[in-house]
Amino acid sequence: MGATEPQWVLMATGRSPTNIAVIKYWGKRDEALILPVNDSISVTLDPDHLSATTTVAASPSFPSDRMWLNGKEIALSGGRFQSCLREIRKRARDVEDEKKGIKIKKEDWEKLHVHIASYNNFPTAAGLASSAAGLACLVFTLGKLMNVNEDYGELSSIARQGSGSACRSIYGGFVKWCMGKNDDGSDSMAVQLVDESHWDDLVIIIAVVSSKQKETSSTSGMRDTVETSPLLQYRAQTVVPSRILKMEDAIKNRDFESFARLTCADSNQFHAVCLDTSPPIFYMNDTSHRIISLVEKWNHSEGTPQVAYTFDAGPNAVLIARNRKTATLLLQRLLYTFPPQENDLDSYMLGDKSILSDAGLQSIADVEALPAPPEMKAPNQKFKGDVSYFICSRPGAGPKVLTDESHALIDSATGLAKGV
Ligand SMILES: Nc1ncnc2c1ncn2[C@@H]1O[C@H](COP(=O)(O)OP(=O)(O)OP(=O)(O)O)[C@@H](O)[C@H]1O
Ligand SMILES: C[C@@](O)(CCOP(=O)(O)OP(=O)(O)O)CC(=O)O
Repeated sequence: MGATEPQWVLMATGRSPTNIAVIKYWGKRDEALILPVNDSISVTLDPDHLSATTTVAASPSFPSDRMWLNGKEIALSGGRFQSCLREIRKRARDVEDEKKGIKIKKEDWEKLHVHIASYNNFPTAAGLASSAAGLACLVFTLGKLMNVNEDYGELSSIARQGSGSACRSIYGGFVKWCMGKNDDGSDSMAVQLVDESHWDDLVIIIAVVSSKQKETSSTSGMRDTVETSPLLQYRAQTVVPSRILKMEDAIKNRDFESFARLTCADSNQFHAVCLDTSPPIFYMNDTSHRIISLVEKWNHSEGTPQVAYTFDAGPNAVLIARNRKTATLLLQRLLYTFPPQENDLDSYMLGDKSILSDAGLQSIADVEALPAPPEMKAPNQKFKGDVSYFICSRPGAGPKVLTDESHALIDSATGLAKGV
């Protein structure tokens, strides 16, 4: 690789899903390495609905590392991005592209700079775990470009250093992040429990709740909780270890009743440790509480859980229905209580829109004609505009390489992000 050789651009493009925890990660025992105080379990969401797509390019003509997110250049100087780049570069191997006449030796990767362009097919920094999809995608795609050994445990451990929850987005289906014991973090990585086909009846509906207030970031919120909440010790040492075992059993046996009870209890305990933090952290709002109450009343009236709810560091509700039929009944209840502000159903339901017709909801008139759910006590209040929109999804697959060049977000001729 000399200065006289023609300049080339070598690229790889990948797509990674986001994930939602059903047993939450909250609290670090090491801030720099991102080592958690307990194990956690998540379900990966279908990348067609929520995912990051990232193109990484290397060229001897790039004078520095650069990154564009959703078409805007962002700084790569942050410690987390730098940790991921460093750890992947360390593991880079020889790459040869005979067609393009490119030969990169293992040791050349230390000198080659990269350009990264990423795009999220859902809102960034809106409490929908864009950082999990984004950082997993960055690590996965850099690994492909640099021909890193396909050890998913190791990739997950590197993604963890970008954002803790990102380590779980390296796999599809249900995933467990094992907290590990080692001080250097070498055993803190995610493993796949079952793939996305194991429990494919599940339907996931996300209610994106309108929120004007600025939330406390997960990173600073969990730092404050570790420093001030006595309840967190009890949660991490006593409650979560036994819950993890029960959750693993529930997932393996597709035991929805147990799965739903554990998921709801863990979400509620996570928000309880937030409240136990000084000063207290409030992530849920009145709409979140109304959704919990709607689900609890319905589950109670049926005698057995139909739907599980879980909330991350924000007011959005993630609702997991046991099957499609249940999901349609859930949707009728949600749209009855939270009708759209605008007279447009199409933009009120994103992702798998076919759930609307399955629920018999083709138009606003159908929503207006919905009867009050029988378990609701009169007078039935409606809260138009309190939910911004819904996303209907399902358990999905892990990261993959996109080989079709049309998906690339970097122009191979200029080496810059397309459309900027
Ligand atoms: N596709 C991406 N590629 C690389 N980094 C990303 C990507 N998407 C998001 N990020 C990083 O994650 C940050 C947003 O993370 P933040 O935790 O604020 O929001 P979130 O992950 O969407 O929500 P939450 O963590 O509350 O669920 C961005 O500022 C950026 O640094
Ligand atoms: C509530 C959570 O979503 C917290 C996620 O925290 P992050 O992974 O965003 O935090 P950092 O490791 O500091 O980047 C629960 C979870 O995903 O398990």
